[in-house]
Parts: sequence; C-alpha cells; structure tokens
Amino acid sequence: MTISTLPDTQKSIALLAVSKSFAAQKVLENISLTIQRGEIVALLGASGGGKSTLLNIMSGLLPADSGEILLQGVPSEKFQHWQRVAYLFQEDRLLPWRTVEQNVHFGLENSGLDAKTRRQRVAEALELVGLAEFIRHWPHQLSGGMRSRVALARSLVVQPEILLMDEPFSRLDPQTRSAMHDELLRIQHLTGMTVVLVTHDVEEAVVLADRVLILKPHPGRLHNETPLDLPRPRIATHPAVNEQIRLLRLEV
Ligand SMILES: Nc1ncnc2c1ncn2[C@@H]1O[C@H](COP(=O)(O)OP(=O)(O)OP(=O)(O)O)[C@@H](O)[C@H]1O
Repeated sequence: MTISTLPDTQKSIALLAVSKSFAAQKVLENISLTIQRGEIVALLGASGGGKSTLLNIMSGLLPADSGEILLQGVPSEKFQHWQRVAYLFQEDRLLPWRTVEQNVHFGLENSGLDAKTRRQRVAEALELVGLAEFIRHWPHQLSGGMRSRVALARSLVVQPEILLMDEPFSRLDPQTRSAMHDELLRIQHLTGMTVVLVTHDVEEAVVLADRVLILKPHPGRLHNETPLDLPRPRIATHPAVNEQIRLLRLEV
C-alpha cells in the first residue's frame, strides 16, 4: 500500500494542492503530500524553497491561500493544534530568567491542566531528555546540547502527536548534533509521534528520516521524494548510508 492510499486513520498530515504567495511572490505551488502517523520526514531544498512556509502551514500558524490540509484526519481549520502539534525552532528560545523546570513548564501554561498534572508532565519530559537532575539550573549554566534538550522537553511536555522541527540542530557542534539525533530517534520510537524536520543538512536527513522530500524554489514545489529503507542506527560513513547521502546531494 502506498502512503497516498492509506486510510485516513493512518494519515498524520495530508496536504492537497496547497499554494501560498506573499504579496506578488508565489512561494508554494500546488503541494500535495501525505505523511503517515509515526513517520519521520525530512524536508530538504535550497534556501527560499518554502520549507519553513510549508512547516508553518502544517502548524496552523499560517493559512494557505488554497488547497486542503488534514491533520490526523481532521481539516486544519477544525483541528486543535494546541497540545497536538509542537514546533521546535532553530534558536532554543529559552527564557533566561526561568529555570530549566520553569522553561519546560512554559509549554503547559494556559493548558487548563491542574498544577499536579503539570508538574508531573514537566518531570516526565525532563526525564525523557535526560535532564531530570538539572531542573533548578538556569539556561546560562547549560551547554548548547543541554539547552537544546530543554527546548525539546518544552515541546514534548504537551505530548504532541506531531513534532515540527525547523533546523533545530543546525547551531550545535557535530558531536552534540549527533547525540541529539540519537535522542530524537529514541524519543520518537517511545512516543510514536510524527516528525517533520526541515534541514539543509543532507547527512542529517539521511541519518534521521524514513522519507526525504526535496523542494525546489521559485515557486516552491515538490521535486523529489525518496523513501529511506536503511537499517538504524545509520552511520554516515557506512557505505550504503554514504551512497544515499551522495545521491541526495545530487538532487538538492
Ligand atoms: N512572512 C513572510 N512575508 C513575506 N515573504 C515571506 C514570508 N515568509 C517567507 N517569505 C518568503 O518566502 C520564500 C520562502 O521562504 P521560506 O523561509 O519558507 O523558505 P525556506 O526554504 O525555509 O528557506 P531557508 O532554507 O532559507 O530557511 C522566501 O523568498 C521568503 O523571503
């Protein structure tokens, strides 16, 4: 069964003929795609190809000009994005005047959950990213990798069904980035959430994704779709992984 013929219950994100312009500039043209529940999809492509715009449309932050968007089988305009979709940005956006625990708690403010449940959720999210011992630390006391984990915990605390990530690891050094890749795969495996990752890094896409979508710019359109059936863990120097990276670099 191909993804497009999956029943709605297995579809996490479905876009049909989505277009978007800013002023006179057409940024996305006629994008149709389906992402399965629990799938990790990487969006690759040249700068200005509309990757972030597409992610913003999936998140409900930005309306499309035309087309249909279904999230977990529900039309986007009726879908309650809050608590079901989390968004992780390039900058960690931690609040310096809040401790680690308070930063993660931020994700639950206005949630309507009672204080005890909120505390429990924060503790679980920090446990999940391996920072349970650092709850009283301040952001300035943390390494780049730890800050990145706090930002991830703040996204996970809502227990999202869909995690949208816009180059979340691009500012990390290669070793920390690689550790965060392992962390993300471990957590995705545990939670079963759908992950859509925007990246410029072909190696990152191949190491993480079940499928890579390439967007071409002016206007942004889907150029190519590559399912990755490589066993995990994927080491970039492994010949099959390396070959896939080489092939995708030719396409981007
Ligand atoms: N809010 C906005 N107002 C006007 N133009 C915008 C807006 N957001 C994006 N654009 C334009 O839309 C085009 C696509 O931008 P977008 O950020 O989606 O691309 P991208 O593929 O994510 O790029 P990059 O890889 O550089 O982040 C760009 O030309 C950008 O200037």
